[in-house]
Amino acid sequence: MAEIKIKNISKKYETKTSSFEAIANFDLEIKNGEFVSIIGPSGCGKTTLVRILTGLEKPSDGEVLINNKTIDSPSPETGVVFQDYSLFSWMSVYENLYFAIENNNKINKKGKMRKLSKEEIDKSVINHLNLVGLLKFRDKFPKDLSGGMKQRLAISRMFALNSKVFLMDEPFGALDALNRIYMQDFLLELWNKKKQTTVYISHDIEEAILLSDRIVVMTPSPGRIKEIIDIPFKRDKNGRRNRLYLNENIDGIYIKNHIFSLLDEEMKNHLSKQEEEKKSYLSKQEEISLSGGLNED
Ligand SMILES: Nc1ncnc2c1ncn2[C@@H]1O[C@H](COP(=O)(O)OP(=O)(O)OP(=O)(O)O)[C@@H](O)[C@H]1O
Repeated sequence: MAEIKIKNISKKYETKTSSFEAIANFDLEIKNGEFVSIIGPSGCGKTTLVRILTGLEKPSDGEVLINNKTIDSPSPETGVVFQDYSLFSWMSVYENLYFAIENNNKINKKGKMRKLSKEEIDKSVINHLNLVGLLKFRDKFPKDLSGGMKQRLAISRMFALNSKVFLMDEPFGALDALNRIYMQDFLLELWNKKKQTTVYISHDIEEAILLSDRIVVMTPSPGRIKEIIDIPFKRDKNGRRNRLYLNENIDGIYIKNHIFSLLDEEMKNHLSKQEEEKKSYLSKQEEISLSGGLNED
């Protein structure tokens, strides 16, 4: 199990001529086994945050600690699922999972790390394909799978690696509405078995409420925490919540509307900022063309 401490991180992207601050002063502690969703307008730094949590990118300031260890490179202890599935197209379902386990998995026996044997990897692949209902598709290639099946394979990989932390960047964003519902329930059922500490990026308020213990609402340019909202609704024995209840219950409606109004406020601020930038750009262009015109005379 794992505890994540995101300590006042900022991320600046520098070019030769300019500097852009994507994230500023992001400070958050995520408890062992907690499911936290991050929601915010496009471009507010959600993916950047996930990349920093995986160790694929370094923050410009601050640090990320998982179980009090600084994260500065990717590790199998942190499993990631992106929207685009990240599967190898030239490998079968079985091979995709086998390859991931073979390349990442070590088990701790009597205090010593050792690689799994071929038989152990095969057993793990079969178990995990079975768990996600893909065993009968083991010889198919990603192109032959539906979006939901591809994402089940990507999720099974994360589980097979025994990752302590799950990071998911809009994993169901490309799925149709029915498949999303199915996959959300499926994810909760799997997560509920071991309660891995999870950070889940979403664009969808209802999805975030259904899945999360807490929701972090972000504000853009630069990405900061605007508000953190506790989701108090009970889960059933499979970790799920009742969708109809959330839609009809007064507290559910209040939380949904509250998050919507936070995001709406951000979008309006963002659009008016963009409008100002556009006006200032156009008036500068006008000045330049006027002065250019005078010079030509
Ligand atoms: N490598 C990079 N170099 C320069 N700017 C970057 C880089 N990566 C991201 N950015 C900028 O940082 C900001 C945050 O990007 P990010 O992809 O994290 O946002 P996001 O919230 O995940 O967006 P979306 O919801 O649209 O996926 C954006 O303005 C983006 O253009």
